[in-house]
Order: sequence, then C-alpha cells, then structure tokens
Amino acid sequence: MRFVKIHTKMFGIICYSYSSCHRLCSSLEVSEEVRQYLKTPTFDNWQWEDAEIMVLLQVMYTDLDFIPTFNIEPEVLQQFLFEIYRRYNNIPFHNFKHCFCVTQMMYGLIWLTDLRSKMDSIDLLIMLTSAVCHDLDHMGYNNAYQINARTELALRYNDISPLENHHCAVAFEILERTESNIFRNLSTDHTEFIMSTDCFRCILATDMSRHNEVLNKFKSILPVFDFTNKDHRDLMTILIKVSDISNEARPMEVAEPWLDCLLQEFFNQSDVEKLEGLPVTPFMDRDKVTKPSSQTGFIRFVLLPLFIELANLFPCLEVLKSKVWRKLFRGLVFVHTNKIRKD
Ligand SMILES: Nc1nc2c(ncn2[C@@H]2O[C@H](COP(=O)(O)O)[C@@H](O)[C@H]2O)c(=O)[nH]1
Ligand SMILES: [Zn+2]
Repeated sequence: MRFVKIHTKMFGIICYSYSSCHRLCSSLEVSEEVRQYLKTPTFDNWQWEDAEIMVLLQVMYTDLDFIPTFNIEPEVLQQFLFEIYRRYNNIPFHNFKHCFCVTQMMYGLIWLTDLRSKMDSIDLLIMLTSAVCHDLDHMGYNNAYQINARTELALRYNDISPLENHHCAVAFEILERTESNIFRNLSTDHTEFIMSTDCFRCILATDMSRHNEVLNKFKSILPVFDFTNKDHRDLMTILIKVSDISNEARPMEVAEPWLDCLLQEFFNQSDVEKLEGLPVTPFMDRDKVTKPSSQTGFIRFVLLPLFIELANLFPCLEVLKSKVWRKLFRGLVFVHTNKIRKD
C-alpha cells in the first residue's frame, strides 16, 4: 500500500493517506495551533484538502473525548468518515466541504458556549454526528424540485421532507454496517436505536420548510430554559439549524465563495425547472436574483432571528450576532444605493 504524506506548512498538520482513495490510516498528528483554530467560527475551510478535512473531523471526535467515552474504535471512526466522504456528491454547494463546514460550526459552538459543562456528552455526540450526516447524497435539487418533478424520493416519502428523509436513510445504511458503525459499542442506556432516532430528529429539523415551526418551539421554551430538562433538548435542533446556514457569520473570505457555490446550484436548478416546464423557484432564478438581494432577505428573515434567540440563551454569541447584523446592514445599504442610482 502506498502512503502519501500530506504536509501543510502553514498550520503544521501532518497526516498520511492512501493516495488512491483518500482513506486515512491511524498515523495522525495535528498541531495544537490547528486544534485551537478548529474550535473557532473563523476557521477557513478553503485552506484544506479533502484528505486533511477527514483528519480534522477525526480530531473533533477525539478532542471532545468521544473515543474513550463511547468506546469508538479509531478504525471504525475512520471507516465511518470515509463512507461519509464517499456519499457526498461532487456538486457546487451540498458537498463534502459543506458537510465539514456545518460540522465545524457545530464543533465551534460547542466550545464557544461551553456546552461540555452543560449537556450530556451523548447529546454532543448526536449533534456532531447529525451535522456530519445532515446532507448525505444531496443531488443539488431541493425539496420543491423533488416534489414538483415527482422524483422517486418525493414518491417514496410522500412529499414529506424527501431530501432530509433520504439523508437519514443513507446515514442509517452507513451505521448499519458493523465496520462503520461508530455507535456499535454504546452502553444499553444509549442504544444504537435511540442514538439513530435522535440523529434523525436533528437531520429532519434542517428542512427549511420547518424553519418557523422549529424556531417557535425553541422560543416557547426559552423563558424557562433548563439544560437538565429532557423536554428542552430542542436546543439540539436549533444548533444544527444555525450551523447549517451560518456561512454569513463567517469571515468575508470564507462566506463569499460559499455564496457563489450556492447560487451556482440554485441557478442550475432553476435552469432545469425552466427546461422541464416546472414551476421556477423564485429565489433560484438567475434572471431575478442578485447576491445582495438574496442575502439581505435570507439574513433578515432566516439567519438573524436564529442568532437573536440563541444569543438570549448564550450571551457569548452576541459577537457572532453583531457580525450578522453588520452583514445585513451593509447589504441593505448596497441594495438601497443601487436602487437610487437606477431611479
Ligand atoms: N440565500 C441563502 N440561502 C441559504 C444560505 N445558507 C443556506 N441557505 C439556504 O438554506 C438551506 C439550508 O439547508 P441545507 O440543509 O439544504 O443545507 C440551503 O439549501 C439554502 O436554501 C445563504 O447564505 N443564503
Ligand atoms: Zn446543509
């Protein structure tokens, strides 16, 4: 077997991978500097190759102490991550790098809000694993398309969150195989079944058509929020949702390329909708959408409300919230100035 040494000079990460398939072996060394950087929401995913990203995902499971706590064998974790890597498609936005970014934001939030002292580690394992699995085998066409085009997925799931149900099904396939089942040594208290059910609940909550329902439920428990109350585990669904859509809370040089990727996927879908004579999803139409118009509406009505509620519970998130406010303000100024120029 041939090993390739990947050496990133800037951050001092060293990993070894099989050159043919990016599969990792156990030899893994990541500098303390990288480990700390990985815990921050300013982390720049664009600096890393996929093989390195696989190592960084392992670091997250390791540094949250999941390996000894849940008796996860390193080879099983590697096999699990490799299967995850294989089951993300090479599409502009919903790809393996998106999976990593969402997981990294979740990881960052866990450290930033000191969740390790507030929640059970099993819930943290569920949140991180849900983030890893949340868009498995996304094909680049959203639920509206699946339903309007009467795709196999829409028929299989009776038009109910077809994509999210599919992501869960693929996650289940991976976890069903002993060699990639990271839950296989769990104690009877947290059986694989309970774990999978909780992960699926988190993944299903990422369906944007359920945004208001999930947010309103969280708002209703906020005034009496108690980390020890099992009924308040809806925090987990809010955290995965915010991790999923928070590119705009990242530095400009990270967020901008992500927006290009998203619009590329959106425009591709609307082009296909036009070709197939299907209803065209308005926010994906290249003839109607501009970057600032797309982002101001999204930040104002979707992202910011999430950060506002989360910052009520975790004042340390005020900084991220303000960053999102500033993005919105700049976007609104841009849209307004352009409108005046046109008039
Ligand atoms: N206009 C924007 N839409 C965004 C942005 N980030 C995410 N999104 C939308 O939310 C869903 C998230 O769900 P996913 O599980 O499919 O990733 C995504 O599909 C977009 O529709 C954004 O920055 N701007
Ligand atoms: Zn996603």
